[in-house]
Amino acid sequence: MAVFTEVSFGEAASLVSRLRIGELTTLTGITAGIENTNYFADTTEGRYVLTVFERLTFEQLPFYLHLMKHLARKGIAVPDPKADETGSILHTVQGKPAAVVDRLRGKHHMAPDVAHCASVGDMLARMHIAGQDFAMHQPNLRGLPWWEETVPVVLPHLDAAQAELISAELVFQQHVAASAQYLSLPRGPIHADLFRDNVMFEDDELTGFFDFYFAGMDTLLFDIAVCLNDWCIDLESGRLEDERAHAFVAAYDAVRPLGGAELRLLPAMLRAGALRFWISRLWDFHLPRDASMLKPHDPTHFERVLRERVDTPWHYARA
Ligand SMILES: Nc1ncnc2c1ncn2[C@@H]1O[C@H](COP(=O)(O)OP(=O)(O)O)[C@@H](O)[C@H]1O
Ligand SMILES: N[C@@H](CCOP(=O)(O)O)C(=O)O
Repeated sequence: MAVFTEVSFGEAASLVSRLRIGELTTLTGITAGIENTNYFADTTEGRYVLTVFERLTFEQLPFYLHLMKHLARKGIAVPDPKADETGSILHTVQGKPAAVVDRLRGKHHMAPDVAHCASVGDMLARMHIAGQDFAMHQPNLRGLPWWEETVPVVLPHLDAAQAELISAELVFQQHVAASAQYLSLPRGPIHADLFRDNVMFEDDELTGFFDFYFAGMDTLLFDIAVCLNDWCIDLESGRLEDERAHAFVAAYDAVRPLGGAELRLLPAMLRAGALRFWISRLWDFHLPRDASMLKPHDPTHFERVLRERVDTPWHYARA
């Protein structure tokens, strides 16, 4: 678990009372997640999640919280941030930024089948469309400039073959990012971290996407690639499983048809998605922060995924 900031019952109760969402009945630290401090907060009126942000700043957070509000208002199933008496959805706990959002029903599907992948593909496309008129702008803070900054920091921790792979991939992605085809890709606010553990299902019904705190303006295709790399793979080998991957993209494509440049650049974005999470996992693993309970994710998983995507490019073919 990642509880970086210990929040007392009294502190949480006083925040909850300012939000007029009932009285706090229980407060439980959440045993998952690696970025922020999260607590389940049950009140006499409902079930919520209290998040204390450990890396994100008061300046960066309005983008994520207002994006969630915007999407919720448009009928996309995402947690709606709760406002205080002044209308503010960004709060302060122990001097750090904090938010209280709806707790989604259900649990994660960590072994998704074709139908789960199709549900996520469908909702991702609807979310991308709903995001098109979101007025705020913030780049994906884990995009190319961050990779360029962070690869030199993690390089000393890698063996020769890993160093060669990560450096070569960074150069490849710099070329892709400079290409006319890449610059023509549709963009908008993307989730950018829509892994299986950031989606809830109740039985087989998708109840929502959450954890928007890596969201940013980027290519919509990058979001698709991040999902495919987590939802539609054989976890041992990192190989994309054609049936699930096809179901995911077909469901997405049925709602927001992919353009020619998107179809052509999908293999490159699958590599970009693998690189992005290999870098962040290496960074978390080799340069950890203090946490009262922290379980870093395994970086070698995304090294394997990246090697797979380089060796076996995957293309979507419409039926
Ligand atoms: N809005 C929510 N609804 C239901 N569960 C949530 C919600 N937000 C967080 N959780 C639970 O908390 C866990 C950790 O949250 P997450 O956002 O992944 O943490 P972190 O921000 O540290 O990565 C999730 O796996 C989920 O079980
Ligand atoms: N999904 C990322 C880690 C980001 O943490 P999350 O708990 O916010 O999803 C990964 O798997 O590396």
